[in-house]
Amino acid sequence: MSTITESILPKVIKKRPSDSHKGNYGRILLIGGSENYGGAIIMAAEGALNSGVGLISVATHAVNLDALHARDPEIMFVDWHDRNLVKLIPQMDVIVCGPGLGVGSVAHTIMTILTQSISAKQTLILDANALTFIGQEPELIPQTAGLVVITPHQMEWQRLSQIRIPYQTDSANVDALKRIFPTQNAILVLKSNHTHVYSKSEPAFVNPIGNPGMATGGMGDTLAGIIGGFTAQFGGNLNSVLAAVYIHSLAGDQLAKNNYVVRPTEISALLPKLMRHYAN
Ligand SMILES: NC(=O)C1=CN([C@@H]2O[C@H](COP(=O)(O)OP(=O)(O)OC[C@H]3O[C@@H](n4cnc5c(N)ncnc54)[C@H](OP(=O)(O)O)[C@@H]3O)[C@@H](O)[C@H]2O)[C@@H](O)CC1
Ligand SMILES: Nc1ncnc2c1ncn2[C@@H]1O[C@H](COP(=O)(O)OP(=O)(O)O)[C@@H](O)[C@H]1O
Ligand SMILES: [Mg+2]
Repeated sequence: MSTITESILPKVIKKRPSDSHKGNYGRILLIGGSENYGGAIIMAAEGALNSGVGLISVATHAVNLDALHARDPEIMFVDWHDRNLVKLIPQMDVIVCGPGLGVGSVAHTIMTILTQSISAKQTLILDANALTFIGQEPELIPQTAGLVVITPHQMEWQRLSQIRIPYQTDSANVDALKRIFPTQNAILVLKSNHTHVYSKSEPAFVNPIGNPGMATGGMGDTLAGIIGGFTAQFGGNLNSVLAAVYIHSLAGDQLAKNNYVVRPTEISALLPKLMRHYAN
């Protein structure tokens, strides 16, 4: 077991060259936000936006449009019923699917489209209800992504892996990751008060920081967006994921110094400052 340290941040976060434009910092699509869970996809999108992705689109239920644009006019909106979603997916570097997705029929259709259209050049991050779908229907497990990152909390991992929470040991977790994704490049971010990160070839990593002030709905949605932001800009690889996990908790710890509770949106708001500090 290795511990993620602060040194991962300057290793991953790069100073921006003057001669660059938004097209150099990645294109990301976030999919989720049913009628009742619009906040989840907005929080995920803010995690991506504030970690610096060049171009961000959100595919969600139309009821979420005003709230999304009132908070974040930088983000493009796509109605998740729109057939053009099929054409949009191949244009992306990274796709985050799941926050507030729900388990309705549109969500199911979207999962099917995604599984069929994802390519080896892309990173796919699956969170929340997207994990429910792949647990119930193995045909929805993406086969062709360049990298798949799954971000369950312990109960979501129990549902997907069939490993009950007390039995979620490192070796059982890696075995399950290999069983679920036998041929894919896959990373498991198993969230808890000390999140563990597993890949199929490296030793497990533990995140030593974070605090219980972060136990607020939307905290994981925000992390999924930050992982999307880091992989879109800094590459679809383990180090980008480790840096995203670490900076999410680092922001949480800085906020908890003077606050009893940490709001997920405040974590996102702190990212540009932290990234400026650690950029190398
Ligand atoms: N503002 C919004 O729009 C928000 C929308 N959201 C959306 O809601 C949807 C449902 O997601 P979900 O995570 O709330 O529900 P679910 O998957 O049933 O898990 C909860 C169950 O797991 C258990 N549990 C055990 N260990 C655990 C652990 N370490 N961490 C967490 N839970 C743990 C836990 O145990 P208990 O609390 O009973 O002790 C409970 O029985 C999803 O689409 C999501 O995106 C949220 O993101 C919030 C903000
Ligand atoms: N006690 C805690 N200490 C540190 N981090 C925590 C604690 N409780 C929750 N978190 C973090 O908050 C996030 C919760 O994720 P999740 O349950 O998916 O939230 P949501 O679905 O509400 O967005 C994870 O990143 C987890 O590590
Ligand atoms: Mg969650």
